[in-house]
Amino acid sequence: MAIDRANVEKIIKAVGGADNIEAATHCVTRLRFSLADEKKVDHKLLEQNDLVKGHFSSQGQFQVVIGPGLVDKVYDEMIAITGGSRSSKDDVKKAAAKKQNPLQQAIKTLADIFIPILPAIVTAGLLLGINNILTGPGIFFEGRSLVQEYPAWTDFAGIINLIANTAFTFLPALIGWSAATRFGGSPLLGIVLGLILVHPDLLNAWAYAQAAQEGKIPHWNLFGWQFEKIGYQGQVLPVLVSAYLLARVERFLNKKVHDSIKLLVVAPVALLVTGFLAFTIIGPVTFAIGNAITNGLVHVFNTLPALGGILYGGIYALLVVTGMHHTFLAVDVQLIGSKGGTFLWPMLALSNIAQGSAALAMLLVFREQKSKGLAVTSSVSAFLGVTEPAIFGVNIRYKYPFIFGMIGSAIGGLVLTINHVLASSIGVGGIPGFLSIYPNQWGVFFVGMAIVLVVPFLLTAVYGKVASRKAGPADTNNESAPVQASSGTAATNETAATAAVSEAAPVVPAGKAVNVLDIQAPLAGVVVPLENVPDPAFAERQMGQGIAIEPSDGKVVAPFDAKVVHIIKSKHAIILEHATGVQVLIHIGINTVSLKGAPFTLHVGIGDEVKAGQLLIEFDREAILQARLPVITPIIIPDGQPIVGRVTEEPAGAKVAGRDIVLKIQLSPQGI
Ligand SMILES: OC[C@H]1O[C@H](O[C@H]2O[C@H](CO)[C@@H](O)[C@H](O)[C@H]2O)[C@H](O)[C@@H](O)[C@@H]1O
Repeated sequence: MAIDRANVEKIIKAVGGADNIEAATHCVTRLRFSLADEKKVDHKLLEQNDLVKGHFSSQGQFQVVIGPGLVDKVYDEMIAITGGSRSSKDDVKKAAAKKQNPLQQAIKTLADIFIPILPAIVTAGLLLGINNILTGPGIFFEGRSLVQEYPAWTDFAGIINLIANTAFTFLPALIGWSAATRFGGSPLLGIVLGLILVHPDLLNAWAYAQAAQEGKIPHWNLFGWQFEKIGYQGQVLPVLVSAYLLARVERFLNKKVHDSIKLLVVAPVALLVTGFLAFTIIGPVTFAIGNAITNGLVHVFNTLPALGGILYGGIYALLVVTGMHHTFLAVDVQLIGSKGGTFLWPMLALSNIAQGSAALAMLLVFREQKSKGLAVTSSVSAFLGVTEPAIFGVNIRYKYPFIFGMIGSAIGGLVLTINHVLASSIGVGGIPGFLSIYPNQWGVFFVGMAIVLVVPFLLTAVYGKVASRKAGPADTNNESAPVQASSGTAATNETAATAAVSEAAPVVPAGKAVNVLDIQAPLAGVVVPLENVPDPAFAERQMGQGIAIEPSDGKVVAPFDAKVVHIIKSKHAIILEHATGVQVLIHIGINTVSLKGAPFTLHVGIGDEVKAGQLLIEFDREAILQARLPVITPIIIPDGQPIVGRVTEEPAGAKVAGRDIVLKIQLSPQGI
């Protein structure tokens, strides 16, 4: 397809002109810019541009979604017009990172460190919730717990408790692993460092206050220099700072020490230097700073609980939008470790529900079945603690559900903070969140839950109904949502009477033959809706319809007989073309472009004719995960293909492999 030069010129104008472009590159689907000033972007001009499927800013990069097959042409044209030089993805990344101020960089670093350990602490939280149910007095019996009533269950609860609190007890080891990796050091040394800080020979940090009261704090004596011999259980800062130092020392030594003696020198010296500094200076100083910060926060929330609740409860969803929310994990963890509970996390759980309930209310506002489906699926996800599908898929697009979600959550937050509700751990957000709340506070928490279920729902439904009535029946609110449907057989003709289709599908007279292209599973794994892909270009369907697969192994095979029309240089994405002309993009993982092809092995080349089931690409799943990138693989039918009609998707959660059909494309009669 030829590119309209005028449209490319408009893109350049819309991003603030050639002078505003510091560096530009492209991946398989989008132009990635580092712009001198993002405020100069003319969003309207971009939205009016036929070439542009979407645009957003992420981590200092401004991304314009064009779509596979076109983006390279648009990029070439852009370079020709601006006379600019071609940049690599790394150039753009570096330029973008430089634009983040130190606070943004610190926030991003904290999130990068805490996100990988989230599954372990959420699991711990869930198990602690079960323990709470077994041991909390007054849940099933007046003033007594289940294990008190049935003592035979005591050790059962005890074992669950032990399994559950391991992640918290050895938290510095988890943080050490993640932080050392993030700072470019060895993950293994990071773990060892974390374990050193919670060694059983040290006074447990949880016993510190009492030991201090009794004057029984043990001390190290280093040639007359005395310092406290304490562990850092539940503390975040000591291990974070120490891991930073460890990584710096290790990297320095790796550069300076000869290969032949590296094994003998690097790790021992790095650990010794860091260990000594951790016990003598870093630990005591950061322990004091951490405690001062948490005491300050606790003081603010004790003095002005209502304000704290309204603010944190209200803005939490905004934090999720900016991605800053994970930073607060560090605060939660510190509060749990040093105060025995966090007052922030309960508000997170309510904020999740509030956004879910606002999205659910859109079910009553939407007229299209597809959008209704999105309202339901995204709200279920939010009720279970993951809000991005609801926030980005529904609420922010219509703004008012998002705002009503925030209002409901602010009220819920207020109710929690004035009643000093605490979570004993970080658990599964949303409705299961109650499990992590101290059972004696469940009553208030349930009141908060009722508020965040009812208030955003009612406000959104009423406002939405009134607004859409005013807008008249023609207004569809620009709804667009996925089609959920079922699977079928191989790529051939099929009658609409036998095809299982979604309610949203256009009605085709029974018995009339229609052409359908069946797309088999190119990977073995579990089907995930695009909305759950952690990349707005896919999640918001800016590039096209499709599904994603969470792969269970590392093989990509042809989903139909096809010609390979494009393979991205870094080998993580491939475009196949069916004889009918339908093109399908398979994009292995998210942001895997940054791996520069390392974990991918190509078995085909551009121009090859391949048979359904033929191996196309192998990838090292572990290597991608270790690089902290998602392996979830979107299978996209890029927009702008006139031949593509209705697309039906295999429902989320289905396990697929081999000949299982994951997508069905109704071919439009004009295109055949
Ligand atoms: O911070 C602990 C919580 O982390 C997850 O939820 C948060 O991150 C999600 C992904 O970005 C986001 O969708 C959600 O709104 C946030 O609260 C996790 O899903 C929770 O279970 C966990 O408590």
